This record gives sequence, structure tokens and C-alpha cells, in this order.
Amino acid sequence: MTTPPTVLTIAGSDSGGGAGLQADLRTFFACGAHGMVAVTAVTVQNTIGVSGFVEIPPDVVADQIEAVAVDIGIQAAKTGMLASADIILAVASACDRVGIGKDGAIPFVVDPVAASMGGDQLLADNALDALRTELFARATLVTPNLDEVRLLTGIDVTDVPTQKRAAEALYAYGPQWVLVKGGHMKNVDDCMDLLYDGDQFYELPGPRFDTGDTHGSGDTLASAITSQLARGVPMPEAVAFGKRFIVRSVRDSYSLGKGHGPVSPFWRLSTDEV
Ligand SMILES: Nc1ncnc2c1ncn2[C@@H]1O[C@H](COP(=O)(O)OP(=O)(O)OP(=O)(O)O)[C@@H](O)[C@H]1O
Ligand SMILES: Cc1ncc(COP(=O)(O)O)c(N)n1
Repeated sequence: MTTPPTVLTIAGSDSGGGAGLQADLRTFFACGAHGMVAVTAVTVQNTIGVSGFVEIPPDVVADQIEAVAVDIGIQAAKTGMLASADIILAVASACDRVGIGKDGAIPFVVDPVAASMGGDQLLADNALDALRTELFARATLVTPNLDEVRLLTGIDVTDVPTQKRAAEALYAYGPQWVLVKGGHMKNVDDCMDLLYDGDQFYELPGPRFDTGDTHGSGDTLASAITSQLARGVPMPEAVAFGKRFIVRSVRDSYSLGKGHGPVSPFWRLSTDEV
């Protein structure tokens, strides 16, 4: 069998299996990629919320990245929960050593996870600066949701013009591409994500499903995009694929436990095409 593209997630574990590295690996698999993991934190989590987490020592996070890079090779990488400024610094320098990032050969998707969908904090307050200066500057693509946009830029996105202004503000931190996700936009019937390359805006419209079962939607979207970048697909097409992928996965999300159920990439295991 042909070796599939090899992709790395640098992310936290969700014991409930809905988000985090579990969602990333599930999506990589559904997209035909070989998934690898540098674990950053182990959360104690279910569908109701996150009751705690322990961080992996920063040098162990860096060692995981280097171990897979020197042996297996990485064709694209993404980040999820990074927990602390020290882990961010360790990830940034490991990325430089192995060539991950816009100045290296390996596409790098930075999903600036700050909190769970239930509002539990997953990133230390003092880590926002490191996220902006160390990771955004190295990123091929950053994929903030509207709460993360507010934390990172102070901009309250309420419509398409403010979504565009936020994309411009985030682009100033140095990523090659910015995707401002519209899942948290209030009082709208659709979910429009906006891609920006410093010059052109690309609108990615999509339906809004009336469901609370969207746990892991951000991770799933970023992982689907990463799996395409690993194949050398150009960014606008990779993001368009990711959007089609997440629309199907939210449509097929399922209820689990007493809280928010996960989005599901299982539809991709049937013979249906996106
Ligand atoms: N109810 C919904 N119906 C359809 N698409 C949705 C819905 N909610 C989110 N999405 C899509 O899912 C993706 C993730 O969006 P969102 O803005 O919710 O990011 P996120 O907050 O990082 O996700 P999460 O925290 O739930 O993992 C986007 O493409 C968004 O448009
Ligand atoms: C380990 C981990 N990583 C990421 C998320 C964000 O996902 P969501 O916003 O759907 O809760 C999470 N809850 N847990």
C-alpha cells in the first residue's frame, strides 16, 4: 500500500474523546492521513466540561515533535491546546529545528485554543503574548474562533465587516493566512468562515445547524485542512475542503453524555463523496 501523508498534531488529550488530539486523529484517519501526536496536556474532561488538567513538561513536548520528525517525517502539522507559555516556547523552537512553519518546508496550522466550548480555560492568561509572537509569526494558517479573536485582538466580531477587520489585525502578527471562523457569530442563520491572505478575502459560507453537539468542531476543521496541506493542496482549496468536511461532520454530530456531543467524521467511512 502507498504510504499515506504523515501529519502531526501538537495538542491536549480529551478523556471524553470528543475534542483535542482524539478529534484530530479521528479526522486525520477519515482524511486518509497517518496521524502522529505530541501530547501537551492531559485533561480530565467529559461532555459537561473540563474539571482539570496536567501539563506535559515542555522538553517532553519538544522531544515528541523531534522524535517523529527525524524518523517518520512530517508533511504538515497543527496545534491545539498548548496550555502554557513555556510549552509554546518549546514548540516554537522544536518547529524551527525540524522545519515546521512558513519559513520551513512544512505547513503549520495554528489553532489558538484558549478555552473549551463550555468556557473552561485551556490556556494560561499570560500565554497570549507567546501565542502571538512565537506561533502566529511562524504559522502558515491561524484558525481562531470569535472568542479567541476577542482575546487576541480586542475586536468584537458581530458582522462581516468586523470579521474582515479582525482578519487584518491577526494577519499583522505574521501568519501567511488567517481563517476567522464564524461558528460563534450571534443572530445569523449561516456559519461564514473568512479566509484572508493579506490581500484577498475568501468567504466560505455554510449552513448553521441547530445543535449543541458541536464539541470538537474547531479541531476537526483544522485537522481536515492540515491533511490537505500535507498533500500539497493550495490553501484556498484545502480550506474549502475543510469547510465541506466540517459541514458534513456537524450535520452528522451525535448526542453523548449529558452535555455537548461531538461532531462526527464517520460519514467519510461510507462511500459517499464530500
Ligand atoms: N452549528 C453549526 N452548524 C454548522 N457549522 C458550524 C456550527 N458551529 C460551528 N460550525 C463550523 O464549525 C467550524 C468551527 O467553528 P467554531 O467557530 O465553532 O470554532 P471553535 O469554537 O474553535 O470550535 P469548537 O470550540 O466547538 O471546537 C467552523 O467551520 C464553523 O463555521
Ligand atoms: C484537549 C482539548 N483540546 C481542545 C478543546 C476545544 O474543543 P471544544 O471547544 O469543542 O471544547 C478541548 N475541549 N479539549
